[in-house]
Amino acid sequence: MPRLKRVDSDDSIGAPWIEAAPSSHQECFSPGASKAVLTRTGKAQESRAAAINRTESSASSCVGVQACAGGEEGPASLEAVMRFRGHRVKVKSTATHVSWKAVNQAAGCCVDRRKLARRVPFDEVLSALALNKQPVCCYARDHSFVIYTFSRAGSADPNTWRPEEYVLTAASGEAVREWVALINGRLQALRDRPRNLLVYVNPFSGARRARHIWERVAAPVFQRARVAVTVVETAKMDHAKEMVELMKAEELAGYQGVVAVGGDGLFQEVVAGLLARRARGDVTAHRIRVGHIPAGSTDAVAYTLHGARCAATAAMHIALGDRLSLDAGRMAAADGTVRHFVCQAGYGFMGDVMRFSERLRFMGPVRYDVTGALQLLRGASYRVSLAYREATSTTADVQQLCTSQCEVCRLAGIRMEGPHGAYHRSATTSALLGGSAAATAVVVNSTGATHVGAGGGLGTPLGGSSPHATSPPGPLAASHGIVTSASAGAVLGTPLGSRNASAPLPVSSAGAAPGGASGAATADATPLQPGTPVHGAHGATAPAASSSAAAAQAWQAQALGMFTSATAGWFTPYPHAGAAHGAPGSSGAGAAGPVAGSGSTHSMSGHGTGDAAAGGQASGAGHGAAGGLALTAAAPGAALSGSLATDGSGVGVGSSGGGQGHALLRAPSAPLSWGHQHLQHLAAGPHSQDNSSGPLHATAATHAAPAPLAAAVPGTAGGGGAGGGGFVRASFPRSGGGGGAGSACGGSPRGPSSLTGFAAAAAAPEQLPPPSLSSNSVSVTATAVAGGAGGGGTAGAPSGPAGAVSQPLHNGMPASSGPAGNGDGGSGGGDGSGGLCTAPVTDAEGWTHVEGEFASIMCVVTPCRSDKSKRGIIPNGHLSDGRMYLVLVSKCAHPNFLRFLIRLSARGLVDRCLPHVRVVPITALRVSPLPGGHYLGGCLWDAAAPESAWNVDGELLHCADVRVDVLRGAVEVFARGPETPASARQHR
Ligand SMILES: Nc1ncnc2c1ncn2[C@@H]1O[C@H](COP(=O)(O)OP(=O)(O)OP(=O)(O)O)[C@@H](O)[C@H]1O
Repeated sequence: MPRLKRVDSDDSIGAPWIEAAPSSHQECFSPGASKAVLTRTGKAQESRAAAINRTESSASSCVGVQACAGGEEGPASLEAVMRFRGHRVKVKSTATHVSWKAVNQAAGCCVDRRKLARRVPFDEVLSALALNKQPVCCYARDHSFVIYTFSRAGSADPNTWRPEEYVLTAASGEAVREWVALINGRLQALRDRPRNLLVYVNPFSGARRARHIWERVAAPVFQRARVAVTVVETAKMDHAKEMVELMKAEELAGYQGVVAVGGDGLFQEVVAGLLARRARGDVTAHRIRVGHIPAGSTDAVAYTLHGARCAATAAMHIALGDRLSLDAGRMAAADGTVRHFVCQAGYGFMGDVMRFSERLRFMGPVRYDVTGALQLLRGASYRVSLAYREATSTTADVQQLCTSQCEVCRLAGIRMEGPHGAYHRSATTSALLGGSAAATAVVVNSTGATHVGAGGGLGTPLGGSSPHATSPPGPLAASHGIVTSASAGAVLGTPLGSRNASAPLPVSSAGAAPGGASGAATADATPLQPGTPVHGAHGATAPAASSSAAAAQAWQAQALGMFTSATAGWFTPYPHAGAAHGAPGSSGAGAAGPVAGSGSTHSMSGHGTGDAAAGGQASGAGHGAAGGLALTAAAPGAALSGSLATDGSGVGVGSSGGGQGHALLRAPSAPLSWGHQHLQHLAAGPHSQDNSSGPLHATAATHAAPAPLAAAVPGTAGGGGAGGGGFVRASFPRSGGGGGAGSACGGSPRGPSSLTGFAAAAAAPEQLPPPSLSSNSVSVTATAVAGGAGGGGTAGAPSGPAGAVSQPLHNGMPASSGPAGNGDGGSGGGDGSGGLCTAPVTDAEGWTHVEGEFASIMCVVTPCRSDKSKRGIIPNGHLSDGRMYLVLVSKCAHPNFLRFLIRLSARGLVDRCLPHVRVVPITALRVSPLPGGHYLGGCLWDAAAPESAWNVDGELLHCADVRVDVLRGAVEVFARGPETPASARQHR
């Protein structure tokens, strides 16, 4: 049976040392909570007071109290001289805060006056209380009162709050009463403060310390804030949900909020109960806020909401009445089960971890680590059919700031004009001032930067023109030559830009044939020098084939060291998709490679994506695909150049010998359906020749001697087999790409970064605009993917005559064309894992359909922070923007899945942060399991379950066939969002 304990506001604990202030607020604020805790505190304080008594003899000496005109709640401002920690301080109260600092003569030379100064906003005060004549703490004397508030742990961790008690000693009992009445009167005006809460405690959460945490940590906070609580211990699974759902409306209306003391599962139960009420039209449920006091195993909800996994902090957020809207995901399974989540739902790895860890509950929270390691070894992947609706690119909804001090919002130029300056505080502040609950939101960035969460859209804040945009060659003009490889899978690249003329040309090889075979080059080791005329070869027939192959191999060996194209084997291709890649545009294995030396360019495509984590870490990846590029016999000394315009278009210009070529990467003005495209990249073969116009094009025009994308040199004809192409990566500076930069780098995911030859202009840091906020915003690095020779016609069936070729972005880019550099060194070039899913198809209703084999599928509706991912799975995810993020991790080898986990844990995910990871903003998702899948050791933990299960915010859902929708602003929570050190400083 549940234990239900009602603690009403008149249930005074009668602590002997506390004398309730004889003010008009006495009854309303009479304390009611854990007597044991207070008693212990009192004893400690008494002993400390006794110690101080020995050293301090003088009592307070107060001078006059000055009051300014005020209304019913007492004077608007008060001033008085009191004693604080034994020193005389001047105390002032204004409409928004109370503050004090040492009076001049009070502090001696050895006293740090700064330590005596405090400024406490009323919306951070729990309460004020007159103290008994008997001192209860070291500084208490006659006529003392205490202000209960908190302090931040420090600028390094502003989100962890410590309870604070400031004891001030006034001149008289009258002055104490006046001050206590004034402070408590101000607090009463805060409309968002809860007065009555329903609390659920799950005694089985985490390490079974929920009851202890409630009694020792949380309850005292509510007692100090004078919040009445009704406590219920849950007795079974879904107990809290049922109670919330079935409670009488009048009873529920008596509460301002429901608090879950436990893990994410308990919080989710409360949310589910409220949403169930709302679904049947109960309006009471709309105004009930939900709080989470972390006492579970993961506590991602509390971590996400407050930026700290700290019960005292969470309790104070609740007691202070913080308010925030939160999106929720709704997962409806085919078997009729419905679950809600506010962090993430995961299938595959996450589901397997949860499924098995449930059997290890006795281990406590460490069970997740153990199970995670086992599942990593198991390396399972599952075949599924996916359909999702991409989130449209919307502009920021400034009414929907996701958090109070969201760094992303701040960078996007969205801020709140509040009484404490131009930043958003909790709604309580404005309520305090008598205004509406929401402060005024303003967009201060005239560049039109969008709110990240709502923005989406490729190329979001492209910003203004870069100096490089219109300076075509500039420092990039001198580029060098090109090369080719005749070996299957080998691709050569020439860096654009400022590479040293004698620098070796990096070569990459990432060709991977279906089934995992890589088109590895096998040549000798003579580095190819810039300008060396090399002909693209076509199978083994081209005259230059062998030499170019040798050269290619040499470069490959040099550039990639041990990571030959076999590295691509890390990324196990998925056969059925691999086949799909090679097909379009291929003209038969080995038969239709680009005509060696003909200079024809078959296709090029590219697009830019970029990402930057909040906080200014810019990263991004741009991609250009050159499918089946013809290799040109670049004349010695051929010059190539490239640039990428900042208006969203990029232009690569190359010239070689007497001819010239250029490639245009053009970003659309309209928002891109980028997630779709990414999947198309994932799926499309490197040489698919679908020339349908897409939102993003790359055009390559060549004359005489083409130099597509200024540096891209394709692989050439190879033997049979489709699959990954090689990669030539051209790097562009972000910001919509100032000067084009050229680089050619290895396709190995672990290709040394030094292989990337950035143009000097591209690297100029001062040219970089503010960091992008979106995970899909701006080009940072462009990758030219040469449709590799890797066989299977990928060597580029000539798709047209030499000359201009226009092709949608997604074509010609192998699925494996991986995210080249992402600005943070996140990944290398292609991974050869192409073909892990089918080509996405979008139906008339806007659903995009994909089939594939994935190691992990996640739906992340908020950033989802936790101990395991402190920045959040999706650091830029917002709390209430009506979208969630679909994270797809393709089937991959163990080391690459480990890389994914490390990335997730260390920095969070952005699209293409790793070659096998896609992040797509969506609003709805359907997942159906398909037969197939791979894992070691059979289905290790549940032989009867060939499919994975869903881990829905820490709760298992065994039916894999689900539909997920986002419920925008589904719940109101007691939170203000994590603070940044900067915003925390503004509080002080
Ligand atoms: N008295 C109870 N006995 C057994 N199970 C309970 C009881 N009360 C709640 N539960 C269930 O326990 C499950 C786990 O609870 P909770 O989420 O609070 O802890 P956790 O799983 O350890 O933490 P986390 O979800 O953060 O990993 C929930 O599904 C909840 O419904």
